[in-house]
Amino acid sequence: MALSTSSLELSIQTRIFKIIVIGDSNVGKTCLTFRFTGGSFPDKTEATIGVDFREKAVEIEGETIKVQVWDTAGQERFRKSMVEHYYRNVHAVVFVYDVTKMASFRNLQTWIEECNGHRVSASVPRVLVGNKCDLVDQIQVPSNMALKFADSHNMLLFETSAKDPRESQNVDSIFMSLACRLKAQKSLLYRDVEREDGRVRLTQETETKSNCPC
Ligand SMILES: Nc1nc2c(ncn2[C@@H]2O[C@H](COP(=O)(O)OP(=O)(O)OP(=O)(O)O)[C@@H](O)[C@H]2O)c(=O)[nH]1
Ligand SMILES: [Mg+2]
Repeated sequence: MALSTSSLELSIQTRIFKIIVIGDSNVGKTCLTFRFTGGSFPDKTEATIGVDFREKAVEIEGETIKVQVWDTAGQERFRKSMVEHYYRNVHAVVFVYDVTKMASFRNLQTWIEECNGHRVSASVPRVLVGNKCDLVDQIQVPSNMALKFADSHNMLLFETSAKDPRESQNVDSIFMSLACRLKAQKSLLYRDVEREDGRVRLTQETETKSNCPC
């Protein structure tokens, strides 16, 4: 199929940010990604097998960026064949725990070790999300404990609920803050498309400044 130069340039210039969502089974990874990409809370979910991809186009400072969310499986048997794929060329990582389940918070250390074990660079932004805050009378993980943990791992903490519609902006801001940081980072910007011997050559550029509102 013949592509015109302009449509080719357009597709090359749309950047895709791969963001993976990691954490214990049942913490709400699928519901959080669904809330961000689909704007609602799913009536029913089943344990994720392998990975589910969800995409959302967002506009940041006039640039349209595709946020590609990898909703990973928390259960070992459903993820073990996929783990390498999760971490390959990842741009950002969202670690999720359930505020009503202390074990899911304690297990974060293991998830972080798995991530580090896959040579994810320290420059890849990571955030921590405590989900199910709507279950106010069941909270087991105090905010100050989570904040301390997040600080010690150089992560921002979001406490939120995929279920509560009043929290939907907060859920969006998890992914938007990462997209803004990624946009501001160097090296992901392919600006110049040059033709050489009929082939397209991409020139990787470095951008250091951003006026991102996030
Ligand atoms: N009350 C409440 N329940 C939630 C929330 N988010 C998810 N749940 C419920 O928690 C259960 C698990 O949600 P999922 O999103 O499927 O969990 P998961 O982390 O994707 O699980 P795996 O795919 O097995 O790794 C479901 O019954 C959801 O309805 C929330 O913010 N509040
Ligand atoms: Mg899931």
